[in-house]
Amino acid sequence: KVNIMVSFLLSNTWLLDHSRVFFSVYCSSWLLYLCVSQCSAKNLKNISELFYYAQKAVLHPTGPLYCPEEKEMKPSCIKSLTRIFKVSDLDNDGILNDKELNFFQRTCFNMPLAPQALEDVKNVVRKNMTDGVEDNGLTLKGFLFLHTFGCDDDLELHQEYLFPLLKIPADCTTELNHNAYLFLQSVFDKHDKDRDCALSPEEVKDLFKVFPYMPWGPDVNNTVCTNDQGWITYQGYLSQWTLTTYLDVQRCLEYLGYLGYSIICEQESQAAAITVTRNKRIDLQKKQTQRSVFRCNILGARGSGKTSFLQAFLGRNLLRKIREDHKSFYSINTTYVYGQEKYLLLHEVMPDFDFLSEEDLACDVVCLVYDVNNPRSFEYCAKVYKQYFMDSKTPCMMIASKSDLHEARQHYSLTPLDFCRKNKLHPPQPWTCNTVDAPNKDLYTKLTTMAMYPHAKLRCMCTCNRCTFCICQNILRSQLLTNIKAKFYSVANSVFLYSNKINGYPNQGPWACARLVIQPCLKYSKIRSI
Ligand SMILES: Nc1ncnc2c1ncn2[C@@H]1O[C@H](COP(=O)(O)OP(=O)(O)OP(=O)(O)O)[C@@H](O)[C@H]1O
Repeated sequence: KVNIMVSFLLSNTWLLDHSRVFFSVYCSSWLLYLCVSQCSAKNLKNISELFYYAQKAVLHPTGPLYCPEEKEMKPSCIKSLTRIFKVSDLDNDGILNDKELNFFQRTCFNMPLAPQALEDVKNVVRKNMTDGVEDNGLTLKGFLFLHTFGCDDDLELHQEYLFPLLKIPADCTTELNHNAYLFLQSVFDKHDKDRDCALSPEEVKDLFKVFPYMPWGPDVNNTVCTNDQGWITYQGYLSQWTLTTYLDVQRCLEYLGYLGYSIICEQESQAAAITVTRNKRIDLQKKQTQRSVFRCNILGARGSGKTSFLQAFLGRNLLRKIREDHKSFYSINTTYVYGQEKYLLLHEVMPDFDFLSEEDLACDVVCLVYDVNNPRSFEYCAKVYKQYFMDSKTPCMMIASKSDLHEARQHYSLTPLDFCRKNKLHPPQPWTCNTVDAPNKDLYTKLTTMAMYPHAKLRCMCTCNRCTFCICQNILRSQLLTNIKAKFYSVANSVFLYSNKINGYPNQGPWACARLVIQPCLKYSKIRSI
């Protein structure tokens, strides 16, 4: 834009010699002119000045920043500089200390300031205003006095910066990588001023001050974990970022852009924060996955308990009511599968049977929820299963919700248990959130395990009490066996201690000692092997 203006100025400077009228009309229609200077190529009048101003117009355009008539910075410039100040203020104390000033300097000009130069800058501010320097650092006022970051001529962050190119092939998902979580952790620490591991409404507001709009609505508090006061916890905060990255990666890139991710982490763009996972079909072929976020869609008839199931994942029981306009159709939290931390994202699907979209059906595991107390609710699950999931590879789990209430006979040709047996599904899992404490989370771990290993038959979930597996499990869990195990341990332990004490079994561990104890027992009981 400025380049064009300069070329016009050059040509019109020539015109000036010939037509003053034309130039004055031209200039009055151009609001951002820098200077008007008479010059002549013929007489070499003011030629160096002309090039000086032309260069200045291109390199340091002041038009979008400063209003010469009012002699003050424009509001958009102040807003933009305030954002830069907040991004650079790494400890969020409202003052740019020497380290933060140098971070800013390095980001803008690729080199830090010498200690003396830093002092000179502060002295300039001190001389011009009283509250520009505090605790030997620059306040926002002082910074505004000095002034400029990734902005275009309109002082808006440009689209290429906010939305760097990121290719996501079909059947792949998007997750935040380790460095991105570290960055977000530092942003959280910066704004959790009272160090209570949760963000109060004021702290959330402060965190998003560098955004042009508030990205989180009240529904976020019903999507992720909160503390007793209803404030988003550290875990909840990371979960919300994980959710945004999974559902809308472009938005995540934009948000990271506002927070200055690429500048602070010295990355080419926010795209460096994202891991695009391997195609799901390859995961299925290889029977293993590197993914950390799994999606579970919850389907069920109206009133069957879907929302309660989502909320229970955040540790909330039936007592916690939510406002209809604050309701969220998602909830996300962490679970542990074989010692690995994974995110499980639950999505409540609207029960309108005829409008199930591809998105409603695409997930890693499906939950079909029916209300044990409502004789009409199982029919919906059976219908959905038969129409959409019977022939798909997506694992399904039947949830018998409100299991604390009386179990009504379902108006369907098969009982839920027989239906599951016939379709080789796990038996319906009884579940309720009508509890005194936080509802049980085992079911969510099972769902994550099914999502991670869709091909594996999770026999441990079988509760039929009839198959060999259930009988073995019952024996293993029986009180008698538990007592024998405990006795065995205490004997082994005391022998070990005793051997150490009298040095009777030199260099022998507790297991070796235990063998010495158990062998005679086995002989006597005629059991040859364990
Ligand atoms: N164990 C329970 N005992 C009694 N009432 C329950 C129990 N669990 C949930 N409810 C109640 O059942 C009602 C329906 O539950 P919920 O809103 O979770 O179902 P939903 O499937 O999400 O409904 P909708 O399809 O209308 O969104 C709620 O009023 C809830 O408080």
